[in-house]
Amino acid sequence: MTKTSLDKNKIKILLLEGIHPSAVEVLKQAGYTNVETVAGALPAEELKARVADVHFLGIRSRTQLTEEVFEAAHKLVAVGAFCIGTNQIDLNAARARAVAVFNAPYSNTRSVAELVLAEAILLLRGIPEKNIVAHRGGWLKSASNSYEIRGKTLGIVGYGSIGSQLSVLAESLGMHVIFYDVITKLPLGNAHQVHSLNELLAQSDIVSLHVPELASTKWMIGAKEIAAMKEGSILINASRGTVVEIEPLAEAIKSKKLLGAAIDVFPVEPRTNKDEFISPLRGLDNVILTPHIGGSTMEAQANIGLEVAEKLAKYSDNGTTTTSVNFPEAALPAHPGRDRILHIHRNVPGVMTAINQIFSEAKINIAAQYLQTDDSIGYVVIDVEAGTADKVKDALKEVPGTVRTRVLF
Ligand SMILES: NC(=O)C1=CN([C@@H]2O[C@H](COP(=O)(O)OP(=O)(O)OC[C@H]3O[C@@H](n4cnc5c(N)ncnc54)[C@H](O)[C@@H]3O)[C@@H](O)[C@H]2O)C=CC1
Ligand SMILES: O=C(O)CCC(=O)C(=O)O
Repeated sequence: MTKTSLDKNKIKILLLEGIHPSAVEVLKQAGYTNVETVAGALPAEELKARVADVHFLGIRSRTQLTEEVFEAAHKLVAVGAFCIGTNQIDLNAARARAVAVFNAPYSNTRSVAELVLAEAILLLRGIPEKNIVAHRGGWLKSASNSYEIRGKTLGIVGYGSIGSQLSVLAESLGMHVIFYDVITKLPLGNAHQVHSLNELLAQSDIVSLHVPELASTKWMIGAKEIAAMKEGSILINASRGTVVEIEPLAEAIKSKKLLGAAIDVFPVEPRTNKDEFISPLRGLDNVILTPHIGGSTMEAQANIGLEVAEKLAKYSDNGTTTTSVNFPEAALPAHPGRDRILHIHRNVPGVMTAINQIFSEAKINIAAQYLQTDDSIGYVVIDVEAGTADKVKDALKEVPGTVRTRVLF
């Protein structure tokens, strides 16, 4: 098993937000025994205090990793986002401190697509309202405002992993699929891409949103866009809470402009399962409200736990950064019989010359060297004969532009 500069049992790992036990299992198997788990997200001040001595941090969508949090996290080496979205993380602040961020870009794709499709069927049949009435002892037997999904038009906004998976499932039920994306995408099956959001809104019986949280998607669906939707259509949002303005949506449901809505994500979400959920959508007929569980299936969570924990362990063990969302990607081979030095520096001229000079002066032969850079940082990995890394470690830290060094023995 690889030896890291710090004993593995001293490497502190904190996993928040009820990350699946499969993650702990993977980390323990890899020799990382100092793993602490917390069921919910932490309040901002407690988060800052708790991350001060943590080397690896695992979160899901609720924990906001701001510049301030990174500033407090002096020892942080990497963050695992045990989900798809990474909008909750200030990726630049992380990069500037040589903190690599990893996520699981596909593990819950199917779970979200299945939920959306189920919601579309339930909403077209008015099931949320009929269900509530029956639970209260009532009986709403009626076909009024109840429709089959077959033959309806599904408009998908954001034809990425989830949008395109949903497209295939929807067509298998006989739906027509149109989509809007800022990039020209290969349509799957008989789906076709439309040229504007308005075109999609005007044609769709059901609109489903699958865009990331970006400046360009913030409040993408507001009063104007809802007005552009078909009378009696349905809106589904399982993307991010900042994509839909909730007040105009609530108004559109009350006025019956929309037949229904299913919302999984909200501008403000409770931090834990014990906190109150507050929303103007509470109590409205034919609205499905779910607590950000689009990706919360046993299958997805177990897979995410494995995938992200493996990425963290691999980065810690041998420096591999493949699929990192904010770091130059390096796929590194094992380094038996050699010490491996990881050097992360600002991407400015002269750093590599200075590094190589140190090895030359110390008369240490470089066995292998891997360099990857992005606009702001350089990541160089240097393998040397076992037992020699310690001789240059301190000098490497002094190279102007150095952000962090780490040695794997
Ligand atoms: N509710 C939940 O539990 C979950 C929510 N999500 C959310 O779903 C989002 C989408 O996930 P994926 O499909 O995996 O992402 P993806 O990156 O594969 O696809 C996103 C698509 O949106 C498109 N897009 C970006 N900006 C756009 C704009 N302004 N207008 C139209 N299209 C635009 C992109 O070109 C891309 O095709 C994630 O970023 C995440 O925020 C993801 C998983 C679970
Ligand atoms: O499961 C979670 O906490 C977040 C799911 C999600 O929104 C994502 O994967 O981006």
